[in-house]
Amino acid sequence: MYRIQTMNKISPVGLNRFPSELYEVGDAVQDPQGILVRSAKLLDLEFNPSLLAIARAGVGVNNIPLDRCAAAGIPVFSTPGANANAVKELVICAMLMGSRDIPGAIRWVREQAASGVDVSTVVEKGKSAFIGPELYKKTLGIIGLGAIGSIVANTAISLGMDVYGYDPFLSVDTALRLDRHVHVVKDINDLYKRSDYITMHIHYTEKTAHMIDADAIAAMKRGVRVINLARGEIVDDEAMLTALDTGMVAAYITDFPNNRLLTAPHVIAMPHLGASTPESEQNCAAMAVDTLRDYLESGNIRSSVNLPEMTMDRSGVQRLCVLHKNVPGMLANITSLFGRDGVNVENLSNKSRGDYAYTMVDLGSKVGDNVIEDVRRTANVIRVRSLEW
Ligand SMILES: NC(=O)C1=CN([C@@H]2O[C@H](COP(=O)(O)OP(=O)(O)OC[C@H]3O[C@@H](n4cnc5c(N)ncnc54)[C@H](O)[C@@H]3O)[C@@H](O)[C@H]2O)C=CC1
Ligand SMILES: O=C(O)C(=O)COP(=O)(O)O
Repeated sequence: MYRIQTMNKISPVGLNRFPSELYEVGDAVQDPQGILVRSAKLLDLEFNPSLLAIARAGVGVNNIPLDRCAAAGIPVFSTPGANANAVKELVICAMLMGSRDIPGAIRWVREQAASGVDVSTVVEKGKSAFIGPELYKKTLGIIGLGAIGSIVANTAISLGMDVYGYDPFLSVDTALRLDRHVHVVKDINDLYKRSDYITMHIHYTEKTAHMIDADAIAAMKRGVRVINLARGEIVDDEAMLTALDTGMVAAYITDFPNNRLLTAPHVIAMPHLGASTPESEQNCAAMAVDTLRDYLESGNIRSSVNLPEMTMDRSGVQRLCVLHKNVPGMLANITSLFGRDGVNVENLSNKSRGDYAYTMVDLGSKVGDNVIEDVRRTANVIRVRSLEW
């Protein structure tokens, strides 16, 4: 039985993909081999020795200690693209809310009724306070043209917006998916100076922390509306509050509220709702469970954010999965141990990613436990698993 601990509420559409005869799943599971998580913070998590993998049902992995996991031989999986449509739809909503102060307008209507006024008699006079621009023919700047940014770009084009995108690491796949009318710029200032709306769709890392700071805002068009459904830490809150105060930024629409931000009137804050649709929760959960199972049952590493990707069809009778440091000679050191036991290698794959590498070896006959122990004791080997079929 594999033990899987859920650290957040995970859609049953995903959880039902664990065969009950093979998996024990739940939030109270002890000493798990697999963890399923959404946004719960695991940065200080102490790994129990049996922990083999962590699957994030979602894409932002700033809540998981990726380097520490890699060093301990724990792959971290994410679910690329699985919640992109949900976020895209909320970005369009955010632009509309920020343009016409829809939350303020709704609040005002309710306040009228609550104060005893007949609402129907005041709407025509009161509505002028909520006039705001249309999206049509306005310019949208998108920072990060990955799974979310690229579909936000295409949808904005279909709404009649002029779209500028900035992504220094744009993948060929994404570039091919982009509407040909999207202007991809090499200098982010080209985007800042033109955009009426700016939305960011990048991961939060040390490099993107406070990317939207006072200098970035100073390069923007006065009255810009900024949308942040990526991560709060990407924006310097103090710089944003100053810019809201001076009118440099007309509205800041964020999925990452804090009490300080909520002191400003032109902040529209949501409780991290970007991926909260049944469709997205189901997609993410299904993908996370599938990748976790594939690793636990077959050793395949797919959609990993910290260790090399590797899949191999099953062959032979036994598979050894060896996570090790990316240093010369490892493959020879490992395979020589099988030769010594007269065991034939049916298939083998080896890939590296940064400081770490992964070797999977399918063997024609079963090796003795002493051989597995020798592999485990080989210098620079981090973790060895043996799977049999
Ligand atoms: N509010 C919510 O509920 C959700 C928020 N997110 C956030 O959105 C982020 C992006 O998600 P995806 O689009 O799925 O990821 P992705 O990996 O498909 O796209 C990220 C893109 O950012 C680009 N990039 C990296 N550094 C950059 C930089 N300095 N400037 C411009 N572009 C840069 C990459 O090349 C890549 O194309 C996630 O990391 C997460 O923080 C994602 C899903 C839901
Ligand atoms: O996938 C992401 O990065 C998200 O921000 C979604 O987070 P959630 O799964 O809704 O806690």
